[in-house]
Amino acid sequence: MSVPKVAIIIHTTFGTIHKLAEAEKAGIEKAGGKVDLYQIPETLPADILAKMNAAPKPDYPIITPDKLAEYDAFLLGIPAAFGAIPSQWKSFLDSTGQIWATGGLAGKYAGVFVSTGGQGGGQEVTTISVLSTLVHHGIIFVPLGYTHALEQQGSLEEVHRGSPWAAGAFSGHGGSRKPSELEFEIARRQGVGFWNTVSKVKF
Ligand SMILES: Cc1cc2nc3c(=O)[nH]c(=O)nc-3n(C[C@H](O)[C@H](O)[C@H](O)COP(=O)(O)O)c2cc1C
Repeated sequence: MSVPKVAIIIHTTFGTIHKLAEAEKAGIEKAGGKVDLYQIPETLPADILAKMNAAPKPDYPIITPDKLAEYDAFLLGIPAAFGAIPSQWKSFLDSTGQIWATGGLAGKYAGVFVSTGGQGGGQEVTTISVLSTLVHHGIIFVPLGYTHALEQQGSLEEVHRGSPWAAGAFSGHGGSRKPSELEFEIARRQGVGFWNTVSKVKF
């Protein structure tokens, strides 16, 4: 069996997706895997981010489209904006046109994890909104499904996110809410499941 090269790639403004990324990484490592962490370029100017009370950026290298070709599989961390992927993600994905033209990402694998301010904010729609890009590239979507975190996803003991589409968390207004332990556990389990899925593939 070949060992896949996996990257977690995120955008975060208030830190929620950063925290979930670390849980996804812990899950991959628990499953015996390895992963590199990246963030996409920010498109908002620093003064606007300051007015938004944005969190400091994670200490992750900034990924370039070329770098994607070095990996077999990706977990994409996406905070919702108006119920879909934010412009930073759209901008980065639109910058992959040249690699698309060579089929450079075709046959690779990707899963998604998401955050919204609150309930009804569009976590599934945000995930669905990135599928079009994956499909155009020929990237195979790996859902969280229900097999890795059924009990956690189905729990009605507390308000939480995480669906068969993607692990997720509520951030509250401006990142005022930290992901709950249940949401972290679902993200860790997604990391385990994602690794177990992609490590079966012969690359
Ligand atoms: C421009 C913009 C649009 C947003 N749209 C939504 C939305 O449609 N639904 C929602 O629940 N939250 C929305 N939010 C809140 C973000 O989804 C939330 O702050 C983000 O998921 C937190 O992730 P982060 O802490 O990693 O930045 C929006 C935030 C911004 C800045």
